[in-house]
Amino acid sequence: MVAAGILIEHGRVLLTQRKKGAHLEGAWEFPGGKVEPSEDPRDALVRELREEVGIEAAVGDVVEVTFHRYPAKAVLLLFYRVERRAGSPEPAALDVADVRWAAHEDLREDEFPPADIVVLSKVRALVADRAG
Ligand SMILES: Nc1nc2c([nH]c(=O)n2[C@H]2C[C@H](O)[C@@H](COP(=O)(O)OP(=O)(O)OP(=O)(O)O)O2)c(=O)[nH]1
Repeated sequence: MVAAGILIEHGRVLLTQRKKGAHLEGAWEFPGGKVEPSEDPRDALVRELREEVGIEAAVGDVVEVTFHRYPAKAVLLLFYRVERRAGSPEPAALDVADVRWAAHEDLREDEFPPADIVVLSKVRALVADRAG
């Protein structure tokens, strides 16, 4: 199981790029990672966001749940809304290749892992909603 976060600020959503050598290297995705056995997925997401981009996050509602079979492995993905806590550092590329904030028109399907396509239209709507 994988938990990933949808963090929207000022009409842009936070994306991270997968590292070289990792599964799906170079793809842009929503920050997060694998949930450890017996770990609450929300706690896993807080932990991963701290490790990967150095932010302190509060986890909100589930936006989407999806199962995808890649040639090498299958993943069950939980996408949650997240917010940065007051006083949290700005996101930085601590354990990812890169970070960027994307507006809804910048969310291109071919930059994302195939499992993320189902959530992208929802994310576009959420980002557009917050724009302006
Ligand atoms: N964080 C994140 N992972 C995603 C997304 N979409 C998607 O298919 N994934 C997949 C990629 C990975 O196979 C898995 C995330 O686990 P991870 O980032 O901890 O995985 P990893 O490459 O270290 O995995 P592994 O080789 O150790 O099995 O979920 C997404 O939007 N965000």
